[in-house]
Parts: sequence; C-alpha cells; structure tokens
Amino acid sequence: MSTPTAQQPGRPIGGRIVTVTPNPSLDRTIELAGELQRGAVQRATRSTAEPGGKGVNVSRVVVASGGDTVAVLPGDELDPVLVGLTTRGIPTAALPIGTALRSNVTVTEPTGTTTKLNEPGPSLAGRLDALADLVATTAGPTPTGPAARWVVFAGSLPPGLPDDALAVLVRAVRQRHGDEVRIAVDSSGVPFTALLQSGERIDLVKPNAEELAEVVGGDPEQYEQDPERAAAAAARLRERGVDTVLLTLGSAGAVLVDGTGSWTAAAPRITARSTVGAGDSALAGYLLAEVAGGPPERRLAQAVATGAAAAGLPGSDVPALDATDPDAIVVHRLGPPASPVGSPPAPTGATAPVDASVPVPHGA
Ligand SMILES: Nc1ncnc2c1ncn2[C@@H]1O[C@H](COP(=O)(O)OP(=O)(O)OP(=O)(O)O)[C@@H](O)[C@H]1O
Ligand SMILES: O=P(O)(O)OC[C@@]1(O)O[C@H](CO)[C@@H](O)[C@@H]1O
Repeated sequence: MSTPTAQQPGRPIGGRIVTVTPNPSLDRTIELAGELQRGAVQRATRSTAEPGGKGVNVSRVVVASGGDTVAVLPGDELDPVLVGLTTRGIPTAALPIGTALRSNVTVTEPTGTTTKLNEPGPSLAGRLDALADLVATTAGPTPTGPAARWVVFAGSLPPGLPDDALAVLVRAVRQRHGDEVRIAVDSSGVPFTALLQSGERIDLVKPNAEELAEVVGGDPEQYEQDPERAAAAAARLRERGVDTVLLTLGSAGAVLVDGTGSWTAAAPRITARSTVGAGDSALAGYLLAEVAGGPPERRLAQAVATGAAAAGLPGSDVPALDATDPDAIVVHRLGPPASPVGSPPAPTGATAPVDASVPVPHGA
C-alpha cells in the first residue's frame, strides 16, 4: 500500500474527499483522423494512456483544483495505473492484488463520436473485507486532521465481488465513522440496486438518465428533455434512503434534488471533444463546492460547469476548477422542498431562476 499523503500543494479546500474505485483502469485513448470502420485496419493519429476509473477521475479533478483527496483502489505498486497516479501527484491507498489492472480503450473520431471498450478487470475474489478495511481506515482521522468529509464509491465492480459489495463497503465506513463521513455513490445496474435495497443511508448519488431509469423506470430521453419530470423521478430515490440526487443529463445539463428543494441547470454549448470523465468531473465539481460551503445552487452550477469543461477536453483529461465557469451557469429552482428521506416525493412546480453566483472560496 502506498502511504496516503497529506494535502497536496495548492489552494487548500476544507474537507478530504476519499474516492474508492473498485475496478480502476489504464484509459487508452486512440484518436482517428476519420470515422471508425468496423472490420478495417485503421491508423491512429495520436494515442494517450491515463490512469482512470470513475473514482480515480474524481480524485484527479480534486488534486488539479488544489483539494485534499486519497484514491483507494486495488493494484500493485508497479502497475501502470499506480505509477501514473504517483507521477501525477495523486495520493493513493492501494490494495495489492498480484495481477495487472485492466485497460479500457476509447476511440475518438473528428465528429466528436467516442466509442468505449471496457475490460472486465482482474478478479477481487476473497478481497472484499480487506478492501472494506482499507477504505474505512483511509476515511479515518489523520495525524494532522479529522476524518474525511466524503467517501465516494464510483464505477463498476470487478469480477469476484458479490453483488452487495457496495453495501458491505458503505457499512464498513458507517460502522467505523457513523454519520461523520458522508457517502457518495456513482454506480449502476445490479450493484446499485443491491445497495439501495440494503437500507444503508446514502448522502449523495450521481446517476445519469439511463441509470435513473434503471432504478425508478421511465424514459431516459424524456428525462433529458423535461427537467420537471427528471426531478420528480430523481426524488423517488429519496424514498430509498438517498438524501441528495445529482442527476446528470449530458449536453442537457443536470438536475439536483435534496431535502430542501430541486433545481435544474442547462449545460453551456461547447464543442465536445471527449465526454469520457464528464460525469466524474461533474461529481467532483459538486463535492468541491460542497466542501467549500457552497449552497445547493452553487454546487449544481459547479457540477455542470466542471462536466462541460471535461467534455471539451480530449481523451479522459479532466479540468481544474480554475478552468471552469460556474458563474455562467443559470440555475432554475423547480419547486417546493422535496419530501424527507423515506417519504413520498413532493410534486415539483413552476421553474424560477435563482442566483447561483454565491461566492465559493478557493476556486471551488
Ligand atoms: N456535450 C456536452 N456539452 C456540454 N456539457 C456536457 C456535454 N456532455 C456532458 N456534459 C456535462 O457533463 C455532465 C456529466 O455528463 P453525463 O451526464 O454525460 O455524465 P455520465 O453519463 O455520468 O458520463 P461518464 O460516465 O462518461 O463520465 C453534464 O451534466 C454536463 O454538465
Ligand atoms: O467500467 P466502469 O467502471 O463503469 O467505467 C470505467 C470508465 O469507463 O469510467 C471512467 C469514465 O467515467 C473511465 O476513466 C473508465 O475507463
């Protein structure tokens, strides 16, 4: 295990954000000069390799923005993912596994179309308890500071972990740290459903339209076109033990629902170069605004601005908050406060623009 280091140099932002990536990857991006043709041999004009995986990407944004983070992941010290993280100054806490991590390939075309091929990843059979212990320990107080403010579980589960692995990991953090540490989750499919069924309390989830529809039903395209409908659907997750829902809607922007209300913000028009990591960057933007004390409107604006900035970058590059423009994002309030956790959602109402330009210290 590499030693989690204290805060990186840069502007201090209060609150450590621990990320957990159970299935990290070396993200290889291959740029083509023309369209991708199935069955043909094509030459790349450029290729890059970056350490990736959803939690890793959140940590990359946090470090780039001068924040405090540790990325928890499986992987050996000399694995290219771990070496890449160390080289880039990302603090890690790694669980040795004695085998190589996966490579995920993104093919980008000049039109902006991206094709992604993700490997299953190495098996973590029999290692769940060790990973849970590492996560709970990393989230704890350090010699110089308090416990983490957030633990973020993000991305797919590798082979060999049970469907309820997320619930086991979340429970380990709750048992060790109670409510002192907030839990955020970006997951999908059976692992996400199993977590929601476990009854563990979750502070924040970040689904996209498809992931939301997997859980509460409905049509993802309609969610992207109709923020009111999207917010009503997102509020249904509050019946399942989730406090706050950050629903990202790609080029349509995002919707935020919590116990005090719901809001929507359209994404700025940009020329998308690669949307890989846009969702992770949106989540990082939200969390950085939260640890800096920003209100919900500011957190949503920062999420949308950071996601858009990531979509404008090549490959799986992620932005620093300095390179984002949250003040340009217009946030609309959607309606009355959403229902308390465990109750049916309140109906959403007419939209009204709100001022999201509440200053957030230190660039968050
Ligand atoms: N084409 C785009 N134009 C402008 N902003 C975009 C675009 N695509 C994504 N974004 C921004 O990024 C945020 C996250 O995008 P999206 O909803 O696609 O995440 P996601 O599906 O979780 O992505 P991924 O899993 O690839 O990281 C959006 O809320 C928006 O702010
Ligand atoms: O296979 P998963 O774990 O669902 O997603 C992994 C991944 O596609 O997500 C990130 C982008 O969000 C990339 O860095 C990485 O390759």
